[in-house]
Amino acid sequence: MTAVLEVLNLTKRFNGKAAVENLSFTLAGQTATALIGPNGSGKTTTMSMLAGLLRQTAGTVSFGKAEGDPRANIGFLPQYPSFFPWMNALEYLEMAAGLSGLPARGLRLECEKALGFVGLSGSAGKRVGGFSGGMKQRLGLAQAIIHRPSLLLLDEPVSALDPAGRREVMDMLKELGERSTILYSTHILNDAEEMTDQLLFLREGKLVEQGALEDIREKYGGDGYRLEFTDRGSAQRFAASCPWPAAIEGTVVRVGASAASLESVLGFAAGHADGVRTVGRDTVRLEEIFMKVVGRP
Ligand SMILES: Nc1ncnc2c1ncn2[C@@H]1O[C@H](COP(=O)(O)OP(=O)(O)OP(=O)(O)O)[C@@H](O)[C@H]1O
Repeated sequence: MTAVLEVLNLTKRFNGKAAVENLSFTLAGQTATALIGPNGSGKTTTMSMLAGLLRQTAGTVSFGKAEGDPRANIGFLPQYPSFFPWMNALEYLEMAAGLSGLPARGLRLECEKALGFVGLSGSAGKRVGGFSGGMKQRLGLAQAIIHRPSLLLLDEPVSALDPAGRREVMDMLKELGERSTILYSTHILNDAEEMTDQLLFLREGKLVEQGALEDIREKYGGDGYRLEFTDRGSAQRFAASCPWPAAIEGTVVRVGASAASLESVLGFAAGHADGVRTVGRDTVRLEEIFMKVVGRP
């Protein structure tokens, strides 16, 4: 698949101190990549360099086959989008669309469509100064997509939203992902788990792990089986007698998938049915992987 974005040894130092160091990765067309890392790990600095808002100290960023100014093909949502509070949402979006080079003809209709897409149709005529954080985030997303860019760079697109708002915006992003390449940073690991072809883990400005979620899961524990018991004693008896390496957490016993087949685990659990409440697949959660890779959530 053709690369939409190639980053090579990207580095940014502030007063001699590296905020981002030797970052290299590629975004293939129409894929979603999650950039994850703790506070201060360099996510915003990276996004700002890719969007052309911050000049790198070293390294290169190239945009596939894009002709002309690559920024015309980029939609960028900053972590804290800023607005003119006295404008209404439609006025703001028309201004953003004009700055993106959209022709005046048909502009209003395009803006109304974009406001509809982000769920702000009913607020098009309202002043942005009165918007909640979530509404501002949606308006920021509308300005990022108004010119139908092929590459979307979204810095923490859902962090200001409540769970219902996050759900809606994640669904919007999935829909956008059908026609655009998306790179988004997030702290919310459930979201990264839900929409990602590639994960990039940043720690202290360095890329410490990258790859597809399935490959990373495999590397950091893989899938397995999770058996829940009615009490700790039953869990301990099962773990002590089962023929595979098993980890106990309270009333839960986990068995690695590489150690056993589902049939053998079910068969053994049936024979040692004392206190078994549930048996199921155990998928290592991204949060656990994150803890292993970067050390803290
Ligand atoms: N303009 C600046 N001047 C000096 N240092 C900066 C500047 N911008 C960022 N930094 C430093 O660079 C490092 C990375 O910051 P950055 O904002 O990119 O991290 P982040 O991963 O986006 O954090 P968060 O999750 O809190 O938004 C931090 O140590 C930060 O203090």
